[in-house]
Amino acid sequence: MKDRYTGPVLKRRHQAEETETTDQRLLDSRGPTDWVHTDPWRVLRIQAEFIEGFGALAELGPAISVFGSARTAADHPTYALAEEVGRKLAEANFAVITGGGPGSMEAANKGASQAGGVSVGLGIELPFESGLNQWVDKGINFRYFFARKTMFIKYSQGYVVLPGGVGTLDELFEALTLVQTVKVTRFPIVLLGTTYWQGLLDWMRDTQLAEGTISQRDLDFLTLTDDVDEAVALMVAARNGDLS
Ligand SMILES: C/C(=C\CNc1ncnc2c1ncn2[C@@H]1O[C@H](COP(=O)(O)O)[C@@H](O)[C@H]1O)CO
Repeated sequence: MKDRYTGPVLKRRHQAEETETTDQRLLDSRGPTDWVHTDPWRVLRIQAEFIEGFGALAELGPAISVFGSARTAADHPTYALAEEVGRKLAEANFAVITGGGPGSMEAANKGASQAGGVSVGLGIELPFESGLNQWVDKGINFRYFFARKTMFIKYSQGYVVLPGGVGTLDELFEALTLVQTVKVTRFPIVLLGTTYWQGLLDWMRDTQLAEGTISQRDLDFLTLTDDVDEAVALMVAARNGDLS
């Protein structure tokens, strides 16, 4: 049997038994359609997601990502705190990036948008879809978490992390890992809400640090405060190149 090429891929012997060509599949609308669900096709969709994200955010300017619970109710004090963060970051001329969802994300977008700032939402397609919140002025909906997470890191100069659940912890620890491994530099991470976060930091110090699985330097990358002005000042200092 003759060599068969599908683009750069060579197939011989029993690997080459398939006779249908890619252009036949493209042009023959009556052919099977399950090939569009294969991994090579998925890679193109992933690639497209990166291209869309890079294209939409390239001109964003200095930005801070704000994370926090999707479940924060509008009458909860944390909602007001998130709104204040969004507003004060916008007043300091930062674009505000959130996950585009409800709760604390919505509040931060609201604060930024109402202050006349750039309010960005990087949404994620979920089975229990809630869509981009109404205060997102520039939004992208992602299918893949990892593509979306790249956008948060690439287009932010720092993270403000409000009380949150598993999703928030994922975002926090991804950033901490990237800072710890020097994949990103001059990247402040602020935990806002001392009562909520103190227990986590105590565990990291008393268990992780004590067992030697982290170093004091790793803990020092995190700033814990209740003061929104302090959080914003840290972001401004980093933008000015003064992060100690
Ligand atoms: C739970 C509900 C809706 C979820 N919708 C979300 N939309 C966008 N981003 C989300 C959503 N849920 C989680 N995220 C991401 O994780 C973080 C919050 O997760 P947590 O587990 O609530 O801490 C957040 O920063 C997002 O990036 C219906 O209420």
